[in-house]
Amino acid sequence: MGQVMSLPTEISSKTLNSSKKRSVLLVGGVFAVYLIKQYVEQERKKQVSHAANAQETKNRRQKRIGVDSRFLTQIKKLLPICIPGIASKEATLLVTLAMVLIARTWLDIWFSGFNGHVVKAIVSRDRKTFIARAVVEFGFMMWPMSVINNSLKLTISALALAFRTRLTRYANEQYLKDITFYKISNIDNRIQNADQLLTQDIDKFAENLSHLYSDIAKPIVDMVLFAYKLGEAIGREAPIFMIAYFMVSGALLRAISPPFGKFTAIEQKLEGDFRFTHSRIITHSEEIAFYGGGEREKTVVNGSFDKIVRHVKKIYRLRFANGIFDSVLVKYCATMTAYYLLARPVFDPKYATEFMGKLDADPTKIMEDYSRNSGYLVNLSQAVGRLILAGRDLTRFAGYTSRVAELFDVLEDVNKGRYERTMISKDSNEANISQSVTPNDLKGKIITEDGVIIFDKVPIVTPNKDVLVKELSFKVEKGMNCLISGPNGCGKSSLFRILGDLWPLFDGTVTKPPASALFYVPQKPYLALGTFRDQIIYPDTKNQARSKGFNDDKLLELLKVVHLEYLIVRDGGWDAVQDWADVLSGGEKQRVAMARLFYHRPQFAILDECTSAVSVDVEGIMYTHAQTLGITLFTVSHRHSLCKYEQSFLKYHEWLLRFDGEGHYEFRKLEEGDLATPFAFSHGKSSKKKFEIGQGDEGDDDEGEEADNEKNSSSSSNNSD
Ligand SMILES: Nc1ncnc2c1ncn2[C@@H]1O[C@H](COP(=O)(O)OP(=O)(O)OP(=O)(O)O)[C@@H](O)[C@H]1O
Repeated sequence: MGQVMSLPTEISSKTLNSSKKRSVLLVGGVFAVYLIKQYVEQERKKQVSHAANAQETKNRRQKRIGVDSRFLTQIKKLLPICIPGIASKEATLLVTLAMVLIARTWLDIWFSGFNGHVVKAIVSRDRKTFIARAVVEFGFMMWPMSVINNSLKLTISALALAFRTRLTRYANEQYLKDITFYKISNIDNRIQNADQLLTQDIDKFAENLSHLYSDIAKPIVDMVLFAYKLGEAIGREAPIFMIAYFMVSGALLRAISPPFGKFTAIEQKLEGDFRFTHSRIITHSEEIAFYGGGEREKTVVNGSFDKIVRHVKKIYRLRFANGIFDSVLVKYCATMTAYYLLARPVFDPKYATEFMGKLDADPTKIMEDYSRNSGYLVNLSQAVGRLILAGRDLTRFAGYTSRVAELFDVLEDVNKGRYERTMISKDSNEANISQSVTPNDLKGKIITEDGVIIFDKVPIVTPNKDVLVKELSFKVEKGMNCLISGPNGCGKSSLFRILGDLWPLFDGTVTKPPASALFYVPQKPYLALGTFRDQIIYPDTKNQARSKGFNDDKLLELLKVVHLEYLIVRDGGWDAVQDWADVLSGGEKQRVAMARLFYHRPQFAILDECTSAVSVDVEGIMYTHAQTLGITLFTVSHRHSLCKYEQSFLKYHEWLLRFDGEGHYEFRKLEEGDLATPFAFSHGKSSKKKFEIGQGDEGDDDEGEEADNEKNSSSSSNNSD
């Protein structure tokens, strides 16, 4: 087969009576030694690259990953996703792979015998037999060999791709269901790098799974068959001895080898850091250029690179020392053992068999037997080597399995409303507290009703369970444009995260229109991949826009309102595809977001500092147009000195919802001078305390009044201290 396998030939001169024969054998021997070295070297390289990959699987949460019952449970869960049924494409591919593997083993056996015949023909100068074997028979057999070898690669690759497709589709389905992608990175914090899990780790898992089948099944079949054939030829104990030698030397090497896997993990981390220093320069090139920070950045980049060089030099030194032991133990001692076992029946008639070392056998027969038997021995050694590697692969595979299974578990949990979060405790001395939220903990109620937003005793609680406001109550009807203000971190945006179902509702009742009637316009608008039209109608498609009556002319009217019609000419028209986040300026992005708001025309719009980069006149036009379209505004202001903007806010808002950052809030009509005056309630100590599940409705708010929605004016204090 692919490798011409023959062990080094160094047989006593008693058995060879011609110097030419000796030189033929010597060349063959040297060539064979070279091939064995190549093979062992290849395997070693594979081990190194396996170690490199293994670090990627390292679970950040320091869980011990191994082939244990947890691994079996996880694989039991993942396999039905990869192979959904016996009639599936994946099952057919597995059967095909099994057949190809059997054919490949049969060809290996055939080749060992064939090689013996060819060597015999050469040694006995039998030209006719040589041509019949080496030209005719080999010329015929090379086709099936070639087809089988490539079918093996094709089937394994096809299987890996099929597994990856199943897993990726499943994961994408779960991840992009509702707003799971938000919750998984903002509310639940079990998974740190969902992007890597969804792309790289699923791919690695699929690839490993497809290889594992062939990497375990084939060596086992090979070991049994070649050990049998070899036992027949050079004695039953010979293959057992050879297998035991590999096992013991492998274990010994493992015990004395430095932790190269760990070193590779560190190297990859250092490479990542180095790449990051460069990507930061690209991302912040403008700021760095303005500051003239080139020299400073050079120090950082060179410092990061020097760390890699120091680390890699250390690895090279250790690898050199380890390589010497490795070569002696695995290559050279194994070759000596093989010499001894193969030649023993020739030198010691006690061990002679029908297939090696018979006393009446002529040198050409001995040569043929030696060549065939060494073929068997090489195949056996390779099978053992592959099995040892497969054992190591299994640990690596357990790593990928754990990561993919954990991703799927968390996706499933989050989709069912179960969250887990490890966080730093502020109230106790414990460093990290792991808390989980189950659907039973979410006692809040959501009522869907058009034209109104009511918060009734709703606690504003962060995912870390810090209580920002203990019970928030207010009512905003259509047309009641409302300004939301308060210091940084008081919970202005959090209020809308609860309104938008991004954060869990622990208690109280929220009455609101359906999701499609609420629209959020952030300070830094999201610009999608796609055409310029896509930016205005996001997340609708062109066809959905058409069905809503928005052709390009109608969309142009929206652009005119926000003074952006020039972009159509400047940036290549509606169908131009560009990296819009780079092409548009900050103010243009905000105006695109406003055009998007006018396109969707919701009942309520949450404007989260979305006009900070827009000139005052255009800002005014945008507010007025929103009101003309009947959109009720919730404007969040993060600006520190609100009084500076009072006139502009007063013009477009009639109501004020103000937080003091200590757990108090007030909701009332906005009046002139309001924004310059301090908050209506005296500040107590911070009321930010941990929310304990089930305590949401235990009222201990003693200072303020309850929100009074009837009078459309309310204020409240929730100072629970
Ligand atoms: N995903 C999150 N997980 C945990 N805590 C969060 C999360 N997002 C926000 N917080 C915390 O919730 C608090 C309120 O945040 P929020 O974004 O509502 O503030 P804000 O009032 O909008 O402030 P600013 O004016 O600075 O934007 C902050 O202390 C913040 O650190």
